[in-house]
Formats: sequence, structure tokens, C-alpha cells
Amino acid sequence: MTDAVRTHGLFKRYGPQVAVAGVELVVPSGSFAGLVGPNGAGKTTTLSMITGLLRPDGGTAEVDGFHVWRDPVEVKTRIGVLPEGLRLFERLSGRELLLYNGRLRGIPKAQVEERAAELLAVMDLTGAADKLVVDYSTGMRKKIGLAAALLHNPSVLFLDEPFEGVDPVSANTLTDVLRRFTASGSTVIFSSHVMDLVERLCDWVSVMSAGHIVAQGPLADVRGGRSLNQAFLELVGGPRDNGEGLTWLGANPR
Ligand SMILES: Nc1ncnc2c1ncn2[C@@H]1O[C@H](COP(=O)(O)OP(=O)(O)OP(=O)(O)O)[C@@H](O)[C@H]1O
Repeated sequence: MTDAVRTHGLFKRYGPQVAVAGVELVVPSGSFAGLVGPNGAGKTTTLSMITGLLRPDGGTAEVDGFHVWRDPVEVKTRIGVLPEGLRLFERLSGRELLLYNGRLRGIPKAQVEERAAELLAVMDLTGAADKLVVDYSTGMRKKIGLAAALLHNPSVLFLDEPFEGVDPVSANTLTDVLRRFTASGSTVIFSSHVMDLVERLCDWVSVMSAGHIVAQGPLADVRGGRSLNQAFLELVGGPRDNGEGLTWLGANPR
């Protein structure tokens, strides 16, 4: 079966800073995949290049076997994206946002209305459906963003830190929806810093550090009998500073 995502030598530099240094990312179809790595490892830059939001300086990226930069329309019809720093049309209501997205995707009006109503209900947003997005909380924004990304029933869903700022109840709602999505054979790839969550949800993990993939495979293989957190610390080198220099901290004589 074709992998959902495959990159070869994906490379991006910002001036002198190499952000992504020849990434070979593989995610098999139907996976619930986690992309983890320390701050600045290159996760967002990698996901942005795979979803066609940022042009690579080198290498290739394929989604469902289609070349992201050569076949952009094929790829964009197949993917849903919840980017970091999600920008939404703030002056639309949640319902209008979904209807607008659906129409942009070319879905017939009646079908969009039906899907939007179902997604709003599943996300527990029916009561806020006619409220303007500008007045949504952080968690509500993530949920409406996810609903918009799912509306056209993508084959591969990319989520950049989808659980950040989301309360436990909403996080459960999001995970239920995503589990249902992957159970039907679709693929989810999400970046996160929360190892417990990745360990609980994912069956495939890619670990990035300093612009490279340093480990990748089924969750059990990457863990290698350790907790994912322990494996992660060993793979990325653990804390670089143990705080020995902070002798003044907590030494307040008052
Ligand atoms: N627009 C930009 N201009 C300059 N440097 C950038 C830009 N975007 C990212 N970088 C740099 O590229 C590197 C990778 O950043 P990226 O945001 O991809 O990492 P990340 O793994 O997503 O980090 P985090 O977990 O903190 O979100 C970092 O060193 C960052 O400073």
C-alpha cells in the first residue's frame, strides 16, 4: 500500500539557520502518527512543507503517492490541515465558517449543511454555532478548526499541536473524533510535546531533533520497552542545563 506521507531529503533553511536538514519522514496509511521533538526541532517547518504551505529548498514530499509541489491540487483535495497559529475568518459564525469552507471545497450546499450540523454537534459547538469566531475561546477555535479540516473527509489529516490550550473534556472530544477517523482507514499526523498523549493515541511515532528524524516506526519499536518520555529524552539528549547556575533562584532572604 502507498504510504500516506513520504519525504526524501526535505530541506529548509532560514538565512544561516538550517531548520530542516534532509528529513526522511514516513507515515503508513491508516496510522495515528505522532511527530515529536524539542522546541525548534523543525516539526512545524516540516509539516508546513508537506502541506504545501512552505516551499522547500530541497528534497521532495509525497502524500498518498502524489508529489506535493508537482501535483498540488491532487494533494490538497486529499489533505485536511489544522495549522499552528490557526487563522480563521473571525467575522463569520462557526456555522458560516464551515459552510464557507465546504463551498470552497466544492461540496454541494445540502451536503455541506448536513455535515456542518453533524460536526458542530460532535464538537459540542451547536450552542455556539451562530456566535462569531472572534468570540470563541482557544479550545472552541481548535474544535471549529478541526471541524473545518474534516468537512471534505480528507484521507490524511495534519494537525500542528491540536491539544494545546484545550481543556480535558474538549481534548476527549477531539481524540474521539480522531480515533473514529483513523479507525476507518484514514491517517492522522499530529505534532505534540505531550508524550503521554502521543503514547496513548499513536501507533506510529517519528522523533525529530535538530532538523533530522532520529527515530521512527511503530510506537512499541520507538519506545523499546521504555516509556516514550524516557525514549524521547535519550534520543534527543535530555536536558542540556540542570540549572546549576541559578544559585540566586529561591534564595530570597525576606
Ligand atoms: N520564519 C522563520 N524565520 C526564521 N527562522 C525560523 C522561522 N521559522 C522557524 N525558524 C527556525 O527554524 C527552526 C525550526 O523551527 P520550527 O518552528 O519548525 O520548530 P518546531 O519543532 O515546530 O518547534 P516548537 O516545538 O517550538 O513549535 C527553529 O530554529 C526556528 O527558530
